[in-house]
Amino acid sequence: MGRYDLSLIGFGGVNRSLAELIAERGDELKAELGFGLRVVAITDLRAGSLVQADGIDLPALLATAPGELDFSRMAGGSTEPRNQQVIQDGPGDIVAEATFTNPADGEPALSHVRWALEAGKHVCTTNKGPVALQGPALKDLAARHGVSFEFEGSVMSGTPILRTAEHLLTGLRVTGVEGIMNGTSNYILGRLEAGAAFPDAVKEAQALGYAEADPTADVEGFDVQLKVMILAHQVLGANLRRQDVACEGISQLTPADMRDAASRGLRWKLVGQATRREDGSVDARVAPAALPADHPLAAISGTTNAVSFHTDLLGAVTVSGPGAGRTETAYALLSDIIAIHHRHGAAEAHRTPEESFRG
Ligand SMILES: NC(=O)c1ccc[n+]([C@@H]2O[C@H](COP(=O)([O-])OP(=O)(O)OC[C@H]3O[C@@H](n4cnc5c(N)ncnc54)[C@H](O)[C@@H]3O)[C@@H](O)[C@H]2O)c1
Ligand SMILES: N[C@@H](CCO)C(=O)O
Repeated sequence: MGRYDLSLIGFGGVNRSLAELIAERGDELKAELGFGLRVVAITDLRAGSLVQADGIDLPALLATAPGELDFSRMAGGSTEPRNQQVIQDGPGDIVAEATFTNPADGEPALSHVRWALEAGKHVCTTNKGPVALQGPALKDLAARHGVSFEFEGSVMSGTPILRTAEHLLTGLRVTGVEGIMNGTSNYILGRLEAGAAFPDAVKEAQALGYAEADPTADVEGFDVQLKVMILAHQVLGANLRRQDVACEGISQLTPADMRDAASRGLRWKLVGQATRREDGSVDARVAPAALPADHPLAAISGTTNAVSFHTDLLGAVTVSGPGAGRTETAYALLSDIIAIHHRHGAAEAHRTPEESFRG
């Protein structure tokens, strides 16, 4: 039975939840999946960097509250995050990138992903920036280096929307996708329906770990814009730029708008969509829409998200599930690691212990 050694880049809500998952359920997962998981390096802007090639004692580390972690006080630790050094020269086989999403240029996550792939390390990420802005180039880079670039958590957190599209819709012609793809804004809309003030609802979503570091991306639609770009590439083969996806958020909506819509049997939702036109080009946009009660997306509440695939043979196929949340998104990283194992594990199981799948 083999093992993967992980480097966690960014130790906020998501990667910390992955560490918790490994600490709490590592043995059970090993028995079920046929491989073990060990965290050998962690970097974070606030905590610094920590490299322990024999495996970090996760229960001991996790006993310290997130805001109080200081890796410089530990063996193998330093004050600086040292991302490049840890990614390129550190002992990890798989790099789990979960720093903040930067919709403008994807950095610094884009560099983190490139460094890892160029160093022949598999990457799993929940970071939408690199996937939306440079996904095809990063997939090519991964292929050239014989490693995987996995990003299930970049759309709908742990709900397997991308793998559903990749594996379960084969043989169908997908003509478009539309969905509610941001947990924070959907949560806020629900709170506005309940009469809450907009700033209070944003604060709640932040405290619950759903919102981006800068929640502007959630409420102004940029987060959904990136997700539409990712889905449009995955299911329609379109390489869209941000400026190709018209974008309007929910920041102008008020509790009065919610009441007015409800009186007409409607619910406001932030909808992202990409549709293939007759000429083969793709129309993509993000905008609030007042949906009638019988619309498949109208009943999607809270941080639940849903995406409908429009297909030729089945009509609309809708998948719903969690769209945000630390633990839910950590599961996406685990599902990526399992995908990496399925693609590479059998071959790598025969390598020496120094190589990427450790026997
Ligand atoms: N939380 C969710 O529900 C969710 C769901 C899907 C995707 N995501 C994405 O996953 C990523 C992580 O989300 P999160 O909720 O953990 O965010 P977070 O803000 O809790 O954590 C991000 C961490 O990255 C660290 N960081 C920032 N810049 C860094 C750098 N240059 N080097 C090292 N560390 C750095 C920060 O200190 C912070 O601890 C984001 O890209 C987010 O968009 C989050
Ligand atoms: N902030 C994002 C996280 C998931 O990408 C959301 O609320 O949907």
